Amino acid sequence: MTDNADRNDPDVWGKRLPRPSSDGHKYDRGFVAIFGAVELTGATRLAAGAASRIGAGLVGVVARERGDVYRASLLPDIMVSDVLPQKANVLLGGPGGIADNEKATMLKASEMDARVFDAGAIPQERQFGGLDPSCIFTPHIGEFERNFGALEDGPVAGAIRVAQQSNAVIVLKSSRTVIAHPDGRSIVNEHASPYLAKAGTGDVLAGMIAGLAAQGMPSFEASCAAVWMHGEAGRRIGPGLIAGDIVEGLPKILKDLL
Ligand SMILES: NC(=O)C1=CN([C@@H]2O[C@H](COP(=O)(O)OP(=O)(O)OC[C@H]3O[C@@H](n4cnc5c(N)ncnc54)[C@H](OP(=O)(O)O)[C@@H]3O)[C@@H](O)[C@H]2O)[C@@H](O)CC1
Ligand SMILES: Nc1ncnc2c1ncn2[C@@H]1O[C@H](COP(=O)(O)OP(=O)(O)O)[C@@H](O)[C@H]1O
Repeated sequence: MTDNADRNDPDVWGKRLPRPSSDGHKYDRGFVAIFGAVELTGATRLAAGAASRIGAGLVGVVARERGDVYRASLLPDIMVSDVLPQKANVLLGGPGGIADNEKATMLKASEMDARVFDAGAIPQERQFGGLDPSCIFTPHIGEFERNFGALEDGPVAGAIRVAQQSNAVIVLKSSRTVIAHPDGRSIVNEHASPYLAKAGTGDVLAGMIAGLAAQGMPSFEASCAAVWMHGEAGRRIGPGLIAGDIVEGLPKILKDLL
């Protein structure tokens, strides 16, 4: 198969963007729980800020260590705990690193509405049992090839291949990000900016996807929407962009889309 995926565009997902109901409360907008990294705490902070800004009703960081660091440095709306919050409906792990037992928890948590596996949390082939199309992997090319072998078939076919093997949505990140569904659908995103090539922007994207999924958006559409909005932020900010700017830019982008 070659590069014949559809283009990412708000037509693909715009109607499914979450809108809070007039009489709803925060739990109606979903609860993202993020496994907090022990060393690279900045990655977790970026992901948490993105999940919150994109509209999840609650965001919690599970910090098995460094709880006080997180309490002092996270945005004040984000909660810190040492166990998984019972009401979480979406799990995100990987930004900044993840412990083996936390990854094992993610692999088993089929009761979640979605699970976002980023960076070191991305499952290897032997761990694919028990996944379903609500699961999302977010590798960059290096992580993809390290986990799943060389992309000899090209990024679109490669992403579809691993989506079908794993039964999860694959977001293969690069200047042309591919989003692939296990049913064979695929979308290529060219709505981006080279200024996104900057530490932490992938952590922000993972938080954005988790935050949209927590609000009830299906994983494939949540991934497409987050990738497009991430690219839109990159275009609006341009030179001087740092990862946190994407998070700060989300309210305006959301307002323009809704
Ligand atoms: N503030 C924080 O706390 C931050 C924390 N972070 C956290 O750091 C952790 C490690 O993440 P990581 O991606 O930096 O490292 P790693 O997994 O070793 O892969 C890098 C190697 O892969 C290759 N490569 C090939 N294609 C590539 C591509 N498209 N994009 C990138 N790389 C590509 C490339 O090899 P090359 O092609 O140069 O030979 C390169 O040497 C992770 O948990 C993350 O969340 C960061 O987000 C930063 C901010
Ligand atoms: N040249 C580029 N043009 C457009 N987008 C890019 C470019 N380089 C990287 N990106 C985007 O930036 C993000 C980088 O993510 P990642 O490599 O995981 O970084 P980090 O681990 O530092 O957070 C991805 O969303 C990727 O698609």
